[in-house]
Amino acid sequence: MPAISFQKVSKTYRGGQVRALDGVSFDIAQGEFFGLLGPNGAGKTSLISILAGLAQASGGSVKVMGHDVVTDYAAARQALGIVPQELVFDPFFSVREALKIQSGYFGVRNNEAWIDELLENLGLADKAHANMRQLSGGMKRRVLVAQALVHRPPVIVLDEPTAGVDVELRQTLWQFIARLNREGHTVLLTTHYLEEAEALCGRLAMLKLGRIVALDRTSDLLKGRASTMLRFKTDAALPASLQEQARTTGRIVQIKAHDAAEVETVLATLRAAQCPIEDLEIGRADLEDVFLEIMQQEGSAA
Ligand SMILES: Nc1ncnc2c1ncn2[C@@H]1O[C@H](COP(=O)(O)OP(=O)(O)OP(=O)(O)O)[C@@H](O)[C@H]1O
Repeated sequence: MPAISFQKVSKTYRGGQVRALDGVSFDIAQGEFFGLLGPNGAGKTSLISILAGLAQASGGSVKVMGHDVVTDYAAARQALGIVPQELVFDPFFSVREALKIQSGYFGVRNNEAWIDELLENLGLADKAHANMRQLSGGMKRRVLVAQALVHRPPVIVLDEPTAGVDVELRQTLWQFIARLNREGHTVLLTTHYLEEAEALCGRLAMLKLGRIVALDRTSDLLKGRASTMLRFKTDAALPASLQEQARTTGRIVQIKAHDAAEVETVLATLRAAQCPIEDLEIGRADLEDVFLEIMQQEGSAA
């Protein structure tokens, strides 16, 4: 039985005018660390909302540990721990109280030992008695993670958990989530940080305009695409023939090359145009390169 199963899920808004999801089908196996990627508006939040039972699909079905999220909502919800994108919290309780209340909501009693472990592992131990409204944004986010995990759900869903989060919390969070994953919990992560996805996720799905445009093991996605990237800095304008294929961020230019001959061609073109370059590096394509390539291809195919 898969941990999560999406079957032909579709979602439209405004009476069918906006098609946010268009027949999305895939399974996530138990124990996977799975990443869901896509540009703004691809449909990630819609898919997670349907999974969480916060929105209804216009068609298709979703199961969590075999439980349909609509017809068997309570069991599906019990199997899920969802860390939401937005900071929603009750300002009247202390951190420990909030976690106890959440435990009660899931029918878990005598949960003190696990609550202590959550507080410890998320760097919240000294904030246990602080009132929620006194906490900084980063601390509130840690509490949201703890709340999502309070009933030890087999399936953990993290919806952009590191947006606007400092380096220390990211490391604390990923260490803890990676440990839970090693212990058998399934993790579904949506993120715009492709470095995190590359480092953490064993398998990835890429969504674009409500459709899955890539679904593979992370290592195979990286292997199967443009293998080499040329990176350098320049203050000059690039020759026209290179402009099309280059990705430019300020002075930094990245150009894809499939093999050594292509690397030579790019360098010869730069030399012929007398375009001065600095800090030349030749490296492997990373997930960001692969992501952009897939999104561009799918754009031109549509
Ligand atoms: N309540 C709504 N009413 C109308 N259109 C909506 C609504 N919610 C989402 N949409 C549209 O559905 C599409 C998918 O949106 P969704 O929020 O699921 O994408 P996303 O991948 O989560 O984007 P982001 O990365 O920006 O969070 C978009 O075109 C969006 O404008």
